[in-house]
Amino acid sequence: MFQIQPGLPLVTAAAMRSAEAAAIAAGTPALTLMERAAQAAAHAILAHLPSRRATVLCGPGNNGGDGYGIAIALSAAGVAVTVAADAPPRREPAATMAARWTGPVVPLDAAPPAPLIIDALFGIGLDRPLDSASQRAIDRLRGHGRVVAIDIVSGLHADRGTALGQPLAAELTIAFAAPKAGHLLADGPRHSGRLAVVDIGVPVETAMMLIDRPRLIGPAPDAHKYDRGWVLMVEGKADHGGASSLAALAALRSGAGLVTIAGPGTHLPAMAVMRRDDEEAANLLNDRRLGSVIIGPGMLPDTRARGWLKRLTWAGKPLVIDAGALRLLAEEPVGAPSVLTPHEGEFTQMFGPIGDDRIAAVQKAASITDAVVLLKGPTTVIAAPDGRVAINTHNSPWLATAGSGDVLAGIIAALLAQGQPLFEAACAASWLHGDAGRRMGPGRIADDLIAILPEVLAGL
Ligand SMILES: NC(=O)C1=CN([C@@H]2O[C@H](COP(=O)(O)OP(=O)(O)OC[C@H]3O[C@@H](n4cnc5c(N)ncnc54)[C@H](OP(=O)(O)O)[C@@H]3O)[C@@H](O)[C@H]2O)[C@@H](O)CC1
Ligand SMILES: [K+]
Repeated sequence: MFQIQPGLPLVTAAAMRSAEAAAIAAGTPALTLMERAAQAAAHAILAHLPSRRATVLCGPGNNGGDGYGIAIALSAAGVAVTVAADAPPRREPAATMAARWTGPVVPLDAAPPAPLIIDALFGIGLDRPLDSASQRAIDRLRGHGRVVAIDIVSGLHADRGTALGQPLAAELTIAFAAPKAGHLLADGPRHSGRLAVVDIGVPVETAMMLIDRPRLIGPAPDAHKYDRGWVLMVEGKADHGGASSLAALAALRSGAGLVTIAGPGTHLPAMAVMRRDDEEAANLLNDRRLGSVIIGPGMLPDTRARGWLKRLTWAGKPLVIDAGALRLLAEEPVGAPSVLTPHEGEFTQMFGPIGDDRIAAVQKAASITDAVVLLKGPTTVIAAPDGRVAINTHNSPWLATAGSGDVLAGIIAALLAQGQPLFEAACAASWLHGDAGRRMGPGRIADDLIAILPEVLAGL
């Protein structure tokens, strides 16, 4: 059995702003928050990337204000700091912070290269492409110093992670209070470098999270195989049989006590797997010990698939709906609690283009289908109809291999069969799948992914 922790909180710019407003309303002045942010950032810089000389690029808003505060703290620690800015910030608290800086200031166009470049041009307030003066300074300094980004790389959209211009890739990003979704999505990961989150005394409340490692508790001493979860795999076409076998085997390897394949075929992926024909298997849906059902891997949208989807709606067991069965949902909506696991192509076919805002697209899909939707990709996004969203970055490009999605479906089904709620099961399965991927290497295939699962579980 697994214990699934809620993930680490992740914020959008709007969520961060309301957390900041709440902290200010509760009595902490905005300037105090900025002082804390600057102190904590300077501390992290001295710890991670110590340097004797630094250039701090300061923008017109509070991110720039942080920059001035960091310049003050670093120069107090003996670092030779030059601030590059075209004008001091006009709004508070950044204006007060900037007025405290008595060291050298040069225009952005004259920003000197230095072993350490601190990017405090724009934070979560960037709402349009980088202006030309900022872009020129960035282009001039690119490759001329190690870069630390304050809160978020200037030029990344805080919610979407898309680049608004050509930002300076950082070696370290120091994020205040919580990671922003933009660190993890789209262009975020390859620009942000290592992420250090520093506490500034602003508690965040959010329905968005970064998926964390689940804990494995192990079966109870008196556990029966049915307690460990019974999964039914509705088999696809015989010549796509590999997909169903991978999903069935992955369910077993990730802890299901029992897996039954439904369908007329003969192949069994392991001696531990049972087979029932469709009619017998349909009767199993009345068995209260049956925990979850997978439908879709290797499946074509035919009469049999339609029949099964109808049956599954009536049965009400938790479902994992993947591949071929996803294509049928438009004509055959399923009323049972479900996790849908589309890749980008399937998602686009079902819901239209994903666009720039991946999170919003998946949230909308979850709300339309009233199901948990897991959009596969380099950064997996999972949304529940109640508004919760999770991002999984514990992933690997080695997972881009035939059958990998079938394995994921099997892992989710195993967790559902053990009684985990839909959203939690999808989140934990995504992490476990990613962890297996990280243990893959050249020449490995989806079958190996399953063979690695016991190692993944043993490492929890
Ligand atoms: N949350 C917290 O608790 C704390 C947050 N803190 C810090 O505050 C940061 C957020 O600050 P912020 O809101 O002032 O926004 P920021 O990112 O500095 O940019 C806004 C400015 O840039 C301008 N502007 C925008 N786009 C532009 C463009 N393309 N080209 C040119 N200009 C552009 C925009 O101008 P306007 O749109 O008004 O013309 C405005 O002047 C946050 O990331 C963190 O670092 C900490 O101090 C401590 C506590
Ligand atoms: K920044």
